[in-house]
Amino acid sequence: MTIEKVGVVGAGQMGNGIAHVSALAGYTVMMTDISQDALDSAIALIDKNMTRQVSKGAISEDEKAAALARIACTTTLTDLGPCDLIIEAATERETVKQAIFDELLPHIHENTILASNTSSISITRLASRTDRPEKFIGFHFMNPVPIMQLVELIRGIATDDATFNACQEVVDRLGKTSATSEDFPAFIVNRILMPMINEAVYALYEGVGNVSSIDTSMKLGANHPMGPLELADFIGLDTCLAIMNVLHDGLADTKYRPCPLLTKYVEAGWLGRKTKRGFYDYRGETPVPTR
Ligand SMILES: CC(=O)CC(=O)SCCNC(=O)CCNC(=O)[C@H](O)C(C)(C)COP(=O)(O)OP(=O)(O)OC[C@H]1O[C@@H](n2cnc3c(N)ncnc32)[C@H](O)[C@@H]1OP(=O)(O)O
Ligand SMILES: NC(=O)C1=CN([C@@H]2O[C@H](COP(=O)(O)OP(=O)(O)OC[C@H]3O[C@@H](n4cnc5c(N)ncnc54)[C@H](OP(=O)(O)O)[C@@H]3O)[C@@H](O)[C@H]2O)C=CC1
Repeated sequence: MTIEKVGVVGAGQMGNGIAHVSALAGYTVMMTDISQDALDSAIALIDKNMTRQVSKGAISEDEKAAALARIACTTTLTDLGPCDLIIEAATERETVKQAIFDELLPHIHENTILASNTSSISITRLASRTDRPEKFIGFHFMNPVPIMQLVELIRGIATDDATFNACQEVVDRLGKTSATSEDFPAFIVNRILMPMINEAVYALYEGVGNVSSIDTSMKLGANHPMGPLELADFIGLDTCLAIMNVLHDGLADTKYRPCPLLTKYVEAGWLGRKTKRGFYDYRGETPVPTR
């Protein structure tokens, strides 16, 4: 099937990036969120990120203008009805995602492919609640979407070849590279990355190091572009905790126990960059460690 219209559900940090790269690749994009403010902020951020690409010569002014013109926004989920591929990128909570697919189903055409950008939740389980498990897939972008090369493609138990191949073509057209993961908790990237981040929080919790020493150690000692606590703030501590809970529940192994300090930050509403406070405080000119 040919994909021309892409729907994006959720206009947070991932949704805006998915809309950005899809529009630049020539797709018509309809982005939805429950919040008009989130949609307005997403469009402003896409504009800013594309302007940066223009200033670096990566795209032209005309390409930017054409891409922005291809993105429409709506707070009415069912406006995504005519889309060929719908990528859900809402909050990492299974009930939220299920409710979105439940509401969408009566309004989409029979060939529409449903995809979730979930970081960890079972694709097979999300798919099983829909009328089209064979046309359901995990389409997992990395953050920041315009920069990161990888998309993980996750087949649920019923995902058919036509769906997988159509999504592989989308990945190619976006100029990205796919890696295929089997459908097990948190797939490949987060199965490996998130326990490392959780361990960094344990190192902080147990006083092995403070925020600066832990991040400096991993940046300069392991050549990571960001320290694990800086990266956790960048991803969102709510998302990190949600992924650890999926690993812990799904694999029933205490090695995935979320660090109580991570839980405490989330309970405080200190979710990282998006709330301006996490392991660093972002309210001033430069980030200041909170421990
Ligand atoms: C949780 C999940 O489910 C899965 C995940 O996504 S896990 C997270 C995966 N992501 C990572 O691990 C990111 C690790 N960090 C990095 O790679 C780098 O720190 C970074 C690319 C984010 C920033 O790199 P940097 O060298 O520190 O900064 P900077 O030089 O300003 O930026 C590098 C490029 O990224 C762009 N960039 C930075 N932040 C950006 C953002 N939020 N959105 C879009 N573009 C961004 C910059 O414009 C710049 O572009 P060019 O290469 O075209 O010049
Ligand atoms: N952050 C990351 O690094 C990565 C995240 N992901 C995954 O992408 C998804 C989104 O994450 P991210 O962008 O970081 O999260 P954000 O919190 O930045 O954005 C989520 C957005 O979804 C909105 N939303 C919540 N419920 C609904 C709904 N019913 N309908 C439409 N929109 C809704 C939220 O609105 P409101 O704020 O009003 O609740 C918010 O604007 C998650 O599944 C996450 O696991 C995947 C790769 C990397």
